[in-house]
Amino acid sequence: MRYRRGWALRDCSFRLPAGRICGLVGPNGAGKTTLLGTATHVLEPTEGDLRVFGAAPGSTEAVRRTAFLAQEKPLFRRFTVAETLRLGRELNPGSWDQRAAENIVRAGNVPLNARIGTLSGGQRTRVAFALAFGKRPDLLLLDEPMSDLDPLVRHELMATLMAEAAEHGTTVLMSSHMLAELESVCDYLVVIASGGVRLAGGVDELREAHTLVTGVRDGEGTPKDLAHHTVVESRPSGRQYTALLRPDGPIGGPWETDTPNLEELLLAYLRTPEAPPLITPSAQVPGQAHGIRAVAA
Ligand SMILES: Nc1ncnc2c1ncn2[C@@H]1O[C@H](COP(=O)(O)OP(=O)(O)OP(=O)(O)O)[C@@H](O)[C@H]1O
Repeated sequence: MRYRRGWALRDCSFRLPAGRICGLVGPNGAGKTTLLGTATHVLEPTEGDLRVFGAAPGSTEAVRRTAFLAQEKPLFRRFTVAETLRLGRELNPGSWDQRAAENIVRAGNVPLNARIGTLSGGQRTRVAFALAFGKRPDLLLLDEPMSDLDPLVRHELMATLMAEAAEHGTTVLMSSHMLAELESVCDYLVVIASGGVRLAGGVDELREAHTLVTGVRDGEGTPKDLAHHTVVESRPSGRQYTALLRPDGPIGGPWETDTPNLEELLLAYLRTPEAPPLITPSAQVPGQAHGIRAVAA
């Protein structure tokens, strides 16, 4: 996707397997909103293409199966909450789940007769969630859904999200900067930085492909016994040496090793955009190693 100022997303090739809850992570300006925009047909990719369950994002099939909770949570300010849910019902005949939508609104004690314009930011987010869930989508796209929610509401809505996704097999792609929270919600991960994919795959497979190494080194630079592994990030502090590696075989030498948690993994890749990308087989687009392609299938 190229804007006037230049490329926002390029060489952004990955596949998101159906039924996964995927975190979309990247620094400010990395292209997360742009990616979600192309998946919902708000933006037309400059090159390459994207498929939602095999269909073009603007097709009736993809639109019917996708719900998008945009960052600015656009709702009609003069509608009441009840009218907003009615809009959802009328726009989604056949699939609308009024009970699920009302339950989400009621759990936050948001009055059904209140106008959207009079609600707090967090309450409006809750109504937007209700609208997205009420649609019963097969693909739910969320752009920083948690940013204006208090910690208890975040917890509650993420629990609802996981329960709904588990019950209905919903595929979720959720951009967020809240790394610790993503760890408790996501089983899949896509990291983009500088307009390209840096990491993509199942959370467990990505964690297990890396080792956190700590110990005392002699001299400067990468210690000899670690040199043949891929060093994603190293943080020397005097003789103390800490590094995140993608090991190529067993790690020898006097090193303490551990599997990184999701936050440690993400921070290392965010701090080191030049680290070689890792796209696990489940996240690769079949028959295509590189290119500008993203797929939810
Ligand atoms: N309409 C536009 N015109 C020109 N450039 C744009 C436009 N929208 C986005 N960009 C640029 O494209 C890049 C990606 O922006 P995008 O909003 O997708 O990032 P993001 O990862 O969602 O960021 P954030 O975490 O800050 O929300 C940025 O450099 C941004 O300035």
